[in-house]
Amino acid sequence: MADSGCDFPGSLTNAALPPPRTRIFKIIVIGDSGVGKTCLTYRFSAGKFPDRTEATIGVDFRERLVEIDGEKIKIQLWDTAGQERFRKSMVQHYYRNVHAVVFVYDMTNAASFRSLPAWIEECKQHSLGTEVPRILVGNKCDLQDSVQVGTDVAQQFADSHSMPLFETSAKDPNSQGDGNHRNSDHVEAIFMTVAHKLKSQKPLVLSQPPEGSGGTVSLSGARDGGGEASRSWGCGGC
Ligand SMILES: Nc1nc2c(ncn2[C@@H]2O[C@H](COP(=O)(O)OP(=O)(O)OP(=O)(O)O)[C@@H](O)[C@H]2O)c(=O)[nH]1
Ligand SMILES: [Mg+2]
Repeated sequence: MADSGCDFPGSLTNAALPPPRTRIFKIIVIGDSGVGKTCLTYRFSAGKFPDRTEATIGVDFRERLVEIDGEKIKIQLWDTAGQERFRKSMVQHYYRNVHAVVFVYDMTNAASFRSLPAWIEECKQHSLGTEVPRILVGNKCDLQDSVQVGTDVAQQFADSHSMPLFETSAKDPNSQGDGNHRNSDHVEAIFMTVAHKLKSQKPLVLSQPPEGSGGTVSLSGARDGGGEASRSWGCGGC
C-alpha cells in the first residue's frame, strides 16, 4: 500500500473520491388549517406567493438546496395538513427523524394562536428530543388592520416555551428580503436561520441514515443561539 500523502497516478486523490453527500434537514411545518403553511413553504421553495392554494391533504414536500458556509444542504420542508381528517393517518410520519419543528399561527386569527398548546402537546407525544429546535411563526402580518394576536402576548408564549418568535407574511412582497418592511421577518431568513442552527448543532447528520440509526450519528446538543441572541431555542416542556 502506498504511503498516504504520496500523490502519484493511481493513488486515491480527491478527484477519485465520491462527491460528499448532501445533507438533508427535515423541517416540519405545523399549525391550524388556513394559517398559511402551504404559502410559507411555497414562498421559501419557489420564491413567490402561490396564486391559489387548497387545503393540504396528508403532506406536501418542498425542497430547496442552499449553501451554508460552503456546504450544500437540502432543506426539506414538510408542509403538513392542518385539518384533522387530512392528517391523522400521517402524523407518525411527520415526526419520524425530524430535525426541526415550525409552529405557525395566523396573526389575524386568535383561535389559531389558542390552538398552539395542542400542537405542542402533539409534538410532545411523539417524544421529540430536546435537541430538536422549535420556532414559532406568526403569519399574515401584512393584514395589519385585522391583527388579533399582538406581538407581546405571542412573545410571552414563545418565551414560556423557549422558542424564538418570528412574525412574517408569506404574501407581502417586502418580506422577500429587501429589508423594506420594518416589522416583519423575511420568510427566507426564518428558514435559513433554522438551517444555520441545525448545521451548527448537528455536524454528523447523515443524508441517508443507516437502518435504525434514527437519522443521526451524533448530536452535540450545542446551543450557540444561532446568532439570534434574543431568541431562545429549545423544547420548553414539549
Ligand atoms: N394576506 C395573507 N394571506 C395569506 C398569507 N399566507 C396565506 N394566506 C392565505 O391564507 C389562506 C390559507 O393558506 P394556506 O397556505 O393554504 O393554509 P394552510 O395552513 O396550508 O392550510 P391547510 O393546508 O388546510 O392546513 C389562503 O387563502 C392564502 O392565500 C399571508 O401571509 N397573508
Ligand atoms: Mg396547506
